[in-house]
Order: sequence, then structure tokens, then C-alpha cells
Amino acid sequence: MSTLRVAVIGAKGKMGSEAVKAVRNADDMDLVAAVDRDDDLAALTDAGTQVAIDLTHPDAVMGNLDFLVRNGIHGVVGTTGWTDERLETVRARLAESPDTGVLIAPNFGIGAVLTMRFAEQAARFFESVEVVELHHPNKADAPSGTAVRTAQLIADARREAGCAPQPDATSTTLEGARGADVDGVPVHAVRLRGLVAHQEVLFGDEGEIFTLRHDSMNRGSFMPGVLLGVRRVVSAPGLTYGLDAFMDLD
Ligand SMILES: NC(=O)C1=CN([C@@H]2O[C@H](COP(=O)(O)OP(=O)(O)OC[C@H]3O[C@@H](n4cnc5c(N)ncnc54)[C@H](O)[C@@H]3O)[C@@H](O)[C@H]2O)C=CC1
Ligand SMILES: O=C(O)C1=N[C@H](C(=O)O)C[C@H](O)C1
Repeated sequence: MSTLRVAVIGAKGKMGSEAVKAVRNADDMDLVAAVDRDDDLAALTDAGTQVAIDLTHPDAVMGNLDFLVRNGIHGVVGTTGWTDERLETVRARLAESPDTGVLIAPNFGIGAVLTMRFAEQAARFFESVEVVELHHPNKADAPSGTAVRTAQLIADARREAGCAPQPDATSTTLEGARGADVDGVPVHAVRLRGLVAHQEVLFGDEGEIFTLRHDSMNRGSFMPGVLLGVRRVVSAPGLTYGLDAFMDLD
């Protein structure tokens, strides 16, 4: 069996160190490079890397992806901080390297991906919906990439179904009290010692509340999704946004 030559960028971080272990333990992969801040990315080309996993920081990921795509290395990206503009930049770079694939996954947790899918399906049936994400206090960004993606999927589904804007009579607030507005969906971020990564999507209608909740209890929970991404990205040229595209859900 031929094995995939895999590198991890951000290898000393909380997620990166788990990814190093997961790749080492995968029979169909070889860990050929593990780099962190201040290391030279040339280590990846020198080692003949086929797929690189990026688990770094929103400030670092665009530069790393630029290097990967220029060198025809497929990317599996868990790093957050994605905007439409950033995604467009990656698409444009990939257009110049048509055999290269990049997966950007707001969340590698299988249950988290399913939560997003179920939230999208439920979106049109309820008058009200709010997203609450809860994370460890060392997290760099808020709201989480998962919460932003969840809210966007909900908003798209509601728009497509012709739903009215959500009811909300609140006219006086302390700034931030109603959370961030992501395409008309309120998103609230909690940072609490003891948490890892959690999300609730609350749907409400007259006399009825429907709650979707997902909990990642440790970072090992993301690794089956990371490995799935590595295995699938090599035959998916261009940009794939969201692990659901590789989960054969439809
Ligand atoms: N998609 C997903 O399922 C998940 C995504 N994340 C995201 O992954 C990213 C990393 O998260 P954590 O591991 O918790 O953070 P962390 O802070 O523990 O690790 C980040 C690592 O990246 C390194 N780094 C920073 N800049 C770098 C550069 N230019 N080149 C190489 N390495 C660099 C840091 O030195 C550090 O070791 C964050 O954006 C986080 O939101 C985290 C968990 C799950
Ligand atoms: O920083 C984290 O920890 C996580 N980041 C991702 C996000 O922002 O959605 C995924 C998961 O929630 C953990």
C-alpha cells in the first residue's frame, strides 16, 4: 500500500500536537515534516510533502497556504478566521495550480458537522434562532469559525425559504448584549476555563423550543475528521469549504 506523505504546520500547538500523533498512528500516512512558528516551510518541499495540515493562527494561515499552493502541496486547514474575501483569495490562487486541493474545515468534529447540517435543515421551520458557542479561554477568535459557518448556513436556508426576519423587540441594550449579528442570526461567545469546544443552536416558535448541542470533550475528537480530510483532499482539486463535502451526506 502506498502511503501519503503528510506534514503538520503548527505542530507544537494544542491541535497540531494531536495531529502529529494521529498521522503517526495512521497506517496509510507517513509524517514527513512537523513545523511550527519560525521554522522554514522549505522543510515541507524538502521532505516531498503531498498533504499539509495547517493548525496555526488566523494571522499565519494565508501565508502558509500561499506557500502550499505555489508548491502543489494539498492543504487541510483547520485554522479559523475565514471571510468571503479570504476564501476568494484562496480560490484565485488555486486557479493557478489546478491539480491542487485545499480543504478548509471550520470544524473537524463529525458531530459538529452534523450539527451544522441539521441546523440548516431546521432553519426554515422556526421563527427564532440563536447560536451560542462556548470555548476555552485561550481561543484567539470570537465568534468561533464553526458558529459563523452555522449562522451563515441558517441564514442562507431562511433566505431561500423566504422566512421573515426574526422577531426581536429589544430596543435598549448594553453594547454586545444581543451578541454578534451574522447575516441576521445572533451569535454569542462564551470563554470559560474547563471548556474545550461546544455549541448550541436554539430554535424557537410558539410553545416549542428545539435545541441542537455538540460537545468536543478533547482535541482527539477532531482527529478522525482531520484524517478523513487528508485522505480525500488529494482527489479534490480546488477549494472545498466544510468537511461535510467529504462525508457523503446527501
Ligand atoms: N477546524 C477545527 O476543527 C478546529 C480548529 N481549531 C483552530 O485551529 C487553530 C489552532 O488552534 P490551537 O491548536 O488551539 O492553537 P494553539 O495556539 O495551541 O496552536 C497554534 C500553533 O501554531 C503555531 N504557529 C503560529 N503561527 C505559525 C506560523 N506562521 N507557522 C507555523 N506555526 C505557527 C503556534 O506557535 C502554535 O504552536 C485555531 O485557529 C483554532 O481555532 C481548533 C480546534 C479545532
Ligand atoms: O479554537 C478552537 O478551539 C476551535 N476552533 C474552531 C472554531 O473556531 O470553530 C473549531 C472548534 O470550535 C474548536
